Amino acid sequence: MSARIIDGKAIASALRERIGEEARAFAKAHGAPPCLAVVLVGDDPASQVYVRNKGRATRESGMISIEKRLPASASEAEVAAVVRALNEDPSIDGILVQMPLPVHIDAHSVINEIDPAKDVDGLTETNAGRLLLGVQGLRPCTPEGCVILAKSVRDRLEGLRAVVVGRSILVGKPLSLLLLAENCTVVMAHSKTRDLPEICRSADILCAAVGRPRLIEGDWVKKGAVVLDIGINRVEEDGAARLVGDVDFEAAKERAEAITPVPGGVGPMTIACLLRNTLIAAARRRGVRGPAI
Ligand SMILES: Nc1nc2c(c(=O)[nH]1)N[C@@H](CN(C=O)c1ccc(C(=O)N[C@@H](CCC(=O)O)C(=O)O)cc1)CN2
Repeated sequence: MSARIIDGKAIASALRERIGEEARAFAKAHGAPPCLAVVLVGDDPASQVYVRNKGRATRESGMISIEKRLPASASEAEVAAVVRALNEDPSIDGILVQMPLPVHIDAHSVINEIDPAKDVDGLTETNAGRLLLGVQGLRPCTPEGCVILAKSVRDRLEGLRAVVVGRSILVGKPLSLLLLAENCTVVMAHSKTRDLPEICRSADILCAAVGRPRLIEGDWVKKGAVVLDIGINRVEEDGAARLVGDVDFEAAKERAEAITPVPGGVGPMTIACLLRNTLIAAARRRGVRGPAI
């Protein structure tokens, strides 16, 4: 039987609806809505679209959106100075620096300039350390979205075997830790992993975040598995440009119990979780509990 398709767009939209209600209640209680600042360096076309979408989603949720744009020629010191100014601005609750940054800029250094209390991407050393330690912090958005989608299929993740293919700072590593926090048995696989097909076949939850179009073949998927495809690859096929994931969707859906499509699966959860983190950061900065969503 063909898999259930996990509708990330609908789940993200429902989450954003609830965040909007919480943001409006927050504005009433505190005199101003939460405010998110996004820093964009350079003119990468995909990044421009994502930043525009983040701004629109932020405003639609009743929050304030600020954009700081710098040219591709900006120096690391100039980007760091913008981040530090945002840290100092009390009206700003959340800051993110859109990735990727131009190659002459050390992304790690720039991210680490962000005040951890405003780090809504959850990528600073402080928030990464808090995730590792299992204490309160801001968690990376795409991995958070993946856990929400997995839970939309399986109420309890405890005891399930999760295989995460990919070890990026943005997705693979934090997703592995979040699944571990859900008491999954986690295998972290990557491009140098031996017997990758066999390891994938052992997964109850298979997460692919490697950025290689359709790397995961249909018969790498265990019957009844939940498949989360985090890859967004632009390919040219039959003379047309299209988006495909890291999983061979058509083949995998014949074996999985549930699977995310690309587009419309994990991607939309990233922005929904970003809005939720902005709300959480705004609440914590005022010493109140974050939203129960
Ligand atoms: N600072 C950050 N930079 C980047 C992140 C991030 O989380 N923080 N993630 C990605 C880009 N990204 C958000 O920034 C993002 C990517 C994809 C989507 C999304 O909704 N994708 C759609 C398809 C969109 C398309 O047509 O291109 C989908 O999958 O349905 C949202 C956000 C790298 N940089």
